Amino acid sequence: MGKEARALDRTFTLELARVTEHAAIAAARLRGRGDEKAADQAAVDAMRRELDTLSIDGTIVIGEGEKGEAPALFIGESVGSAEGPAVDVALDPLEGKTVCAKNLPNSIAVLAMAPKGSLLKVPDVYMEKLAIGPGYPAGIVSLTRSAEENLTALAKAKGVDVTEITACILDRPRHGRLIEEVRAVGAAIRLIGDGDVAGVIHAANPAETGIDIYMGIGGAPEGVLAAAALRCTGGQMEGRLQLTTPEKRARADALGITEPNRIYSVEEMASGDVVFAATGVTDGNLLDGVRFQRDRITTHTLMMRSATRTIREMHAQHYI
Ligand SMILES: O=P(O)(O)OC[C@H]1O[C@](O)(COP(=O)(O)O)[C@@H](O)[C@@H]1O
Repeated sequence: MGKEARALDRTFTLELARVTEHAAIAAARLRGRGDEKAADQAAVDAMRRELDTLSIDGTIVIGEGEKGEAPALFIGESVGSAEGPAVDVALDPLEGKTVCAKNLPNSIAVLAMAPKGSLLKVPDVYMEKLAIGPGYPAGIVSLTRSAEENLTALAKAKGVDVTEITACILDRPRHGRLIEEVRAVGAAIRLIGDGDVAGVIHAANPAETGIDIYMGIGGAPEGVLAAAALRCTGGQMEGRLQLTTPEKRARADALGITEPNRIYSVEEMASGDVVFAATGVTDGNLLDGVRFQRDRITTHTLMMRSATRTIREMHAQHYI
């Protein structure tokens, strides 16, 4: 068995969960203190420490920033014991820093891994995203079409009226026009304050979340993490980087992105056997937040693997 193939060992998913649990606990200690930097730093330190206990030869492709910008977990940094399989690592120790600082829903610690060369390297710019869950014909929604066309096609494929479709969109002024378009068609909107990795994952499970489609512009690194999750849950997603200045195009170019307007599919953002874990920091629709008790800490983690499409949820008790 080759080095890369060993990365897909099924026990690996559990190793990831340990890392996201530690990051989530560290961030949760600083929930609601109004200091997003401190919460993020605590999550970064914990994730860095735990990653180095893993038997991987890991390279960060989605991290805390580009080299020289972030002191730890930057793009290109090596993580792990260097003795295991060669893997790409995509992470966000605290996705939803602001909501964590305010103790609002949906901040999570996220980590994904795949064999080396499987995850798209993107700069920290915006990405336009469109995602739906599994079970629809390929290509029924696309960034090349209007919101109205996408919502109408989705409703038809689902066999419901468009008024029964709910779109999840980040609550940002830049989405004013998109929001108007969606409402004009008659669809409902779940506006979220932050956390579009969770937003995309919600769209993959409409029966539980009531969300049928994720639309709008968010962080590109979060787009790749969301694509890694969708590889495991099933579903379709497109992403288009917003390389709006020569400086952003140069940063993308340095990472090997030569077509600035290209639309990426899920598989182009995350290929190979992907493993994914996310632990709740604050309570959310997807995951419960960390609970601190006198003698123990409880965490709630989602663990997924694309090869088998196994989705596990784990409530863990950590005795102090
Ligand atoms: O806040 P902006 O600039 O609109 O960026 C959107 C991005 O911010 C987030 O809401 C939260 O990102 P952070 O983890 O950096 O706080 C992401 O989920 C999303 O992709």
